[in-house]
Amino acid sequence: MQASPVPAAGGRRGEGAAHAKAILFGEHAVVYGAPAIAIPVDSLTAQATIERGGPAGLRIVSSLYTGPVDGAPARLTPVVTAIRASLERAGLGELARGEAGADGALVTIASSIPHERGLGSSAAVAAAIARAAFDLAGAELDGETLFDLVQTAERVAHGKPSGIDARTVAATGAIRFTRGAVAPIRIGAPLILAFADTGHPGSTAQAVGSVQALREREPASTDALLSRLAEIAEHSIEDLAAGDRAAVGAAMSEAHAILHRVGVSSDHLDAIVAAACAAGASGAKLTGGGLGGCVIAVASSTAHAEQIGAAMRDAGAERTWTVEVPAA
Ligand SMILES: C[C@@](O)(CCO)CC(=O)[O-]
Repeated sequence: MQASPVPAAGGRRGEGAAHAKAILFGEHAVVYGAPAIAIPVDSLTAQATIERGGPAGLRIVSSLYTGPVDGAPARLTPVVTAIRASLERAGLGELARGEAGADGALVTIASSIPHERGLGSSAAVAAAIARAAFDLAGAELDGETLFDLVQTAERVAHGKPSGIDARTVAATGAIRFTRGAVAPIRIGAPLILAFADTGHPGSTAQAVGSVQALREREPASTDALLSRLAEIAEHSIEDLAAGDRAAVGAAMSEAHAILHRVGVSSDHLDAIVAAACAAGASGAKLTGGGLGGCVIAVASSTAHAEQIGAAMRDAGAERTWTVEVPAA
């Protein structure tokens, strides 16, 4: 019989979970301090368990890699960072360091959030790990410590994260985010969104880097575009509070056109946005870093969102689904 690459731990366990996020307005501009509006997406979640026991050292079980932490591939570095930092902050540094004679730990990660699609997968996985570590330690995890831990992992994943993903994966409703601070915003009437996944990953680090390079080459025109994204985000707060679907949709389409101009859209994203609008969406845009990833479109009802979803699939989307942001 072959030995398992990850011996069972068999000790005390800690568990944690976090949901996905979607940015309605302000991605990329938010990196430069502009406000952005984001929502939790509860239907997609990341889960982590950390089980104490077994030989010293950390072992990981995930869809991307299973084995000792030291052999984890480079793309798991943000996850490994989240595990080590969270165990240290939870007072379980001896597990994180794998000291001789100390217990080991088995970290299991499962996520339904598609990776690199602008839905906050890396932040949600880091938040789930932080919650599991504190649960294992029997310690209280406050919101600022959670934010710091997720940002520590996000800096490894993206270089210069604004913090919007870290805040939104822990939020319970729609938020306005700027420079690390969050405030809840009012949703005057249920907002029904058709989501489409292009099926293509988009690297946030690459997208943020390309906007930065554009800003260095063409500072005045790029800053004007980023300022307009900021104005749209700020103004959308009134439209969302008023439940003005037409205005929210129009603002999304304008934001998408600007995101196209700053170079973070793609032919595929543009085709899916156009198909959603042709199917009667009030407006549509890419969400998150772009270059690949997802589109969101404003629908008038759940049935309408399904029709828009079908049109987006005809335009090449790999998968579509509907999210209702409740009035709050
Ligand atoms: C593209 C970006 O604005 C949103 C990524 O979800 C990057 C960031 O805010 O860190």
